[in-house]
This record gives sequence, structure tokens and C-alpha cells, in this order.
Amino acid sequence: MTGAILVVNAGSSSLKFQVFSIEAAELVRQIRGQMDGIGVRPHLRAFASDGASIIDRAYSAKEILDLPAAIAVTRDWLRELEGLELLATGHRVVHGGPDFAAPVLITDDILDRLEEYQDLAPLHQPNNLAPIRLAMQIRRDVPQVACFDTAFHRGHPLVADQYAIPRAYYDEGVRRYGFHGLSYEYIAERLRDIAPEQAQGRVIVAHLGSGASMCAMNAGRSVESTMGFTALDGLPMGTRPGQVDPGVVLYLISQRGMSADEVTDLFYRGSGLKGLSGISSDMREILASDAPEAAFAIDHFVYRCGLNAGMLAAALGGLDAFVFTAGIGENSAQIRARIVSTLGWLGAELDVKANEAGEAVISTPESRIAIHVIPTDEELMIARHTLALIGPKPGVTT
Ligand SMILES: Nc1ncnc2c1ncn2[C@@H]1O[C@H](COP(=O)(O)OP(=O)(O)O)[C@@H](O)[C@H]1O
Ligand SMILES: CC(=O)OP(=O)(O)O
Ligand SMILES: [Mg+2]
Repeated sequence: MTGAILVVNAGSSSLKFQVFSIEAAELVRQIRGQMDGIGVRPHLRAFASDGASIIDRAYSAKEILDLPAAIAVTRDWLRELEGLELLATGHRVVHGGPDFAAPVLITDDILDRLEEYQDLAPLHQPNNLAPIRLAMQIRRDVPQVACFDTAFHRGHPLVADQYAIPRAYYDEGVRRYGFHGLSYEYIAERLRDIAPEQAQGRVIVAHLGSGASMCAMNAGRSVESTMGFTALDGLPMGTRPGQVDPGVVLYLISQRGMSADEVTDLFYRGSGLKGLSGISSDMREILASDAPEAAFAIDHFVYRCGLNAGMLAAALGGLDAFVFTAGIGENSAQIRARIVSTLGWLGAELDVKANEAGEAVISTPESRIAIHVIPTDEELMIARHTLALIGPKPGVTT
């Protein structure tokens, strides 16, 4: 292998990583892996470029309770790759705030500035930045690149970006940023290859993972997101509630005497599927449960997905295509079927067999809206940005 780019993507329930070599200026995937089910049913899996498994190991929830534990275990395993000539590491950084609208080469100063957003993404930002901080200490020779979840949405019109609170708050950075942008950017590119005409039209992409959001795209550009200032807004998620009246926050503080930390914990760690079901934050476990609370959590999730899709269809003035992606969107035919049934009023018609068979297009030929399932690849998007930023390196064949 000539030189490699390592990509690290810390999500709310998973740590994903990929290693790419650069051959003739092209990225070639060598390893793709993830530790998922963190804190629930942790499982580390990685595959070589030919699909062969290189590690497949389950852990107890206690062994890998949180992202830092997952990072430590995965890093130890990745150390075996130290034979690689690491050209750069690309990182997903969830919050880029008002100043970072494109990927950047990290410096100590930039790292300090990104740490200011830790409170705006407490499930992600600390876990995104800790590996960068560590790499800057132990491998100062390897460039570290940050790619932001917020960047893809930064072209939103002001009317979509601003809250109806005094303008001064917007000016200091209280804006509707939107997240999952690396995933949406990747999907926009894939859709251009798969269905170029639809990609030029009005598309809703539903990124349904542990964190979940939807993006309205017009001609491949984001025009609206269900997420806002933080990754709490919009759809219910594994442990986050999605849209909540800010009056609930005021009530919890003033009537219930909860502290800011307690409210933060409730909204980031104790709500969503977990709070609704009292069983799990993991959709696989909810689907496998017979408890009525699990069924209710699913009903709620599907209902809110339908409502939010309607909102985004309004932002687009109609709809040409709908895309499912991320952990739930890519893997659960049952949830997809139920969400599509909420889109009937827009003319969506599900091809039941194609959906159950996990095909790439799951709408009938008569459906007014094309419905796709496209596996996302945030890591590839990060690798592309990283390569573009570091440029061709001496010793790498071009
Ligand atoms: N086969 C499946 N059926 C239903 N849900 C699934 C399946 N596989 C994964 N998921 C769900 O996907 C979610 C994780 O998605 P992912 O995109 O990896 O999340 P994140 O990146 O936010 O950690 C979890 O809720 C998990 O239960
Ligand atoms: C922004 C966000 O919620 O990310 P994830 O879905 O990876 O947790
Ligand atoms: Mg994710």
C-alpha cells in the first residue's frame, strides 16, 4: 500500500472507521469497520476490501458503555495497522458553528475554536475532538482534517436559517444549522449517478439512524433540515426527543427545579425510543420486543417521520423522490413500509416485495414518487474531502 487515509466517524451509538489507500490519485477502500450498539450490545466488525471479515467481536454493554470506551478498544485494534504510511486522518466533526462551512486542516487554534461547540453537541463533539487532540499529540506529522455535519446545509436561505427571536441571537450564532450533512452530501452524489433526473428535482432524504433527521434537497442542494441549532430537533431518535415545545424546557427548570445538566441528560440520553419504550434506544431491540411500549415507540417514530416529511415537502413545493438511509432506513423493511404509508397523500406507492427484498428502488412503477434505499457512506465523503485538502503527496503515484 502506498499511503493511506484513515477516517473516523463517531456517531451517537457507533464508531465507524475506514482505511483508504490512494492509488493513481484515487481512493481505494482497504478496510471498513464499525463498533455499533455502544452501551446496548456492542459489536466490533471490520472487513477487508474483498469483503473478508478481519474482526467480529461482541462485547458486553458494561465493557463498552460509551464512545470513549469504543474509541479506546478500536484504537488498540487499529494499532495493528501501524505498518501503514498514514498520509492523513479525516474526522467527522458534528458541529462547525457559524464559521466552518467547509472541511479544514486542523490547527491547535481551530481545535480550540471547535471545542467551544461541545455543549451544542454533547453526544458527539467531545468524541469527535478527543481523537484529534490525541493524534495532534502523538502524530504531529500526520495532517488531521475535520469535516462538518453542518457544512452541507450552510447554503440555506435566511428565512430557513433564522429562528423567530431577535436578530442579535442569529448574529451570535443561534441558527438552524442542520446535521448529518456528510451523509446527505454523499446521497446527493449517489442519486446523481443512479437517477440523474430525480437528483435535479425535489428530494427528501431520511437519515434514520441512532440520530435521525430529514433533509429537503432541491437540485442536489440542501434547502431545509428537520434539525436546527443542535441535533435535538426534528424526529425522535434513539435517546433524543426530536421536536419539543421550548415551554417544556421552561417547565422542567422553573416548576420541576431541574438543573441545566439534568435537562441536558433527559434530552440527550433519556428520551426518544429509550424514553418512550423504557426498553432500549436501539431500534432492533424495540422491533424484537412484544411490549406495548415498544409498539408505541414505533408508532410515535413513524408518525413524526410522516409529519416531518410533510413539512419538508411543503418547503420543496412538492416531491419527486424520497430516499431512506442510515441504520434504520437501510435495514428495516418494516419501518420503511410504515413511513411510506404516511406518504400516500403525496402519491407514494410501495412495492412490497422490492421493499422486503431490500432492493434499491422500493416504489411501484405507478408511484408518483420514486422511493430509494441508498446505503450512506459518510466515511467515503470524509476521505474525499481529506484527499482534496492534503493534495497529492510525494511518493503517491498519480
Ligand atoms: N436490521 C435492522 N433493523 C432495524 N434497525 C436497525 C437494523 N440495523 C441497525 N438498525 C438501527 O440503526 C440504528 C443505528 O444506526 P446508525 O446509522 O449506525 O447510527 P449512528 O451513526 O447514529 O450511531 C440503531 O437504532 C439500530 O438499531
Ligand atoms: C448528528 C447526529 O445525530 O449524528 P448520529 O446520527 O451519527 O448520532
Ligand atoms: Mg451516524
